[in-house]
Amino acid sequence: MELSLYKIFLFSLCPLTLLVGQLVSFRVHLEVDKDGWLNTYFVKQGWFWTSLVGWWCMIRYGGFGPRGTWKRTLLRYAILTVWWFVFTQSLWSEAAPLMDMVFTATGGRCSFEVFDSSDSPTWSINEKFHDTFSRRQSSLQKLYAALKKGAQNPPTLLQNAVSEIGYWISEGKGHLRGEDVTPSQLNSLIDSALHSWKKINSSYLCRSLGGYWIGGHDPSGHIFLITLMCMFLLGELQAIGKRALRVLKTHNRYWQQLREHGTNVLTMGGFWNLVAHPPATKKQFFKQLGLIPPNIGLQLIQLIGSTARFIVWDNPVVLLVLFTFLWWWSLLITTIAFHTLWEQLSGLLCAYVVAGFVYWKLV
Ligand SMILES: CCCCCCCCCCCCCCCC(=O)SCCNC(=O)CCNC(=O)[C@H](O)C(C)(C)COP(=O)(O)OP(=O)(O)OC[C@H]1O[C@@H](n2cnc3c(N)ncnc32)[C@H](O)[C@@H]1OP(=O)(O)O
Repeated sequence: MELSLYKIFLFSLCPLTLLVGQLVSFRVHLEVDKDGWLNTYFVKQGWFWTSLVGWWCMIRYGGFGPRGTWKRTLLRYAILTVWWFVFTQSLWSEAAPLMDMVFTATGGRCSFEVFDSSDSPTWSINEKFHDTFSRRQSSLQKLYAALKKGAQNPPTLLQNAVSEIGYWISEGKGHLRGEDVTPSQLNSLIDSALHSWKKINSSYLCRSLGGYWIGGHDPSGHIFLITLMCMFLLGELQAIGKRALRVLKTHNRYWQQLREHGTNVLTMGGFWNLVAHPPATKKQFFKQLGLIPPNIGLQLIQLIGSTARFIVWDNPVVLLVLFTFLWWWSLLITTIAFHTLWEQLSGLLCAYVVAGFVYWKLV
């Protein structure tokens, strides 16, 4: 395989991003919302989006045609998919994914330290027990449900623990009702009860019971997944890139329409005013939107329709580039804000050895 500039870019993008992220993290402290839209709907469903966009590009750019390269693409995709699945997902409900095996083998476990066991005279929730108020509340609820479900003939102390957590959830009080037990006793009671009922060997199972992963070496699942996704999308772009660029250049009609409709929409009928000075409430917004002359509304709809068609149907390579950018951005954020350097490196390395082999040897 000859080493082109593009190949250098493909193979160095993720490691360089990790390096940049590490350097930035020395200077910048980022607070990132784990439940933000990008993480929840896109990155955490990343292999789905990547598969969809990757294959859609293959279909639209004739990868299935007489000179198509779909067999090779399918082989590369299959290898990457199997590796992603084995590394991050449970093959069956009892089995742990590889990344969680590494974590438990290096001393990590699922913890249920709910209550602060320092010497404080009042009972409070352990600060390490999940990182936001809403996550704490929902984890307490999961824990409560798990304890209630698991305890058929629970000892009195455990019954008390369950009712204390129930009380905490319903009342949100800053202290418990003064049982004859210390916070650390209650913690170990909950912990040993849950660990004796179930073999908690995956982060997914741990979270579903309300617990959290502590100790051990936890390879970054995000860095692993995003590296695979970037390598797949950018790697396949090599196969379709020239054709995609040719198609992109032939769409003069769209640019013409964009210019015509775009200037009409922006210069007439108060639309620009609406964008530049949006009203305070949704009601006012829709009221003002209703005042826009119908022909402008129609042009706006046509504009949105032709843009969607231009991107999704005619030039899905735009989607591929957009998604790659989205993954890259998320990779950068992850390297700045999550995991230790060694956990980031192991996530990267585990993805890189397979994706690197695939795009080095199987192109
Ligand atoms: C013949 C030819 C046929 C062809 C055919 C053609 C048609 C073809 C059509 C295709 C059609 C599709 C077909 C696809 C079929 C599927 O692929 S469907 C499956 C879709 N599923 C997915 O994509 C799931 C992807 N997700 C995952 O793999 C895992 O969730 C992850 C992302 C690896 C999990 O990582 P993790 O280890 O839990 O998280 P980790 O990185 O350790 O991070 C720790 C914490 O920090 C947070 N965090 C880390 N980084 C960040 C960040 N940047 N921002 C915010 N939070 C962060 C994490 O969210 C996590 O917090 P929690 O919310 O979990 O508590």
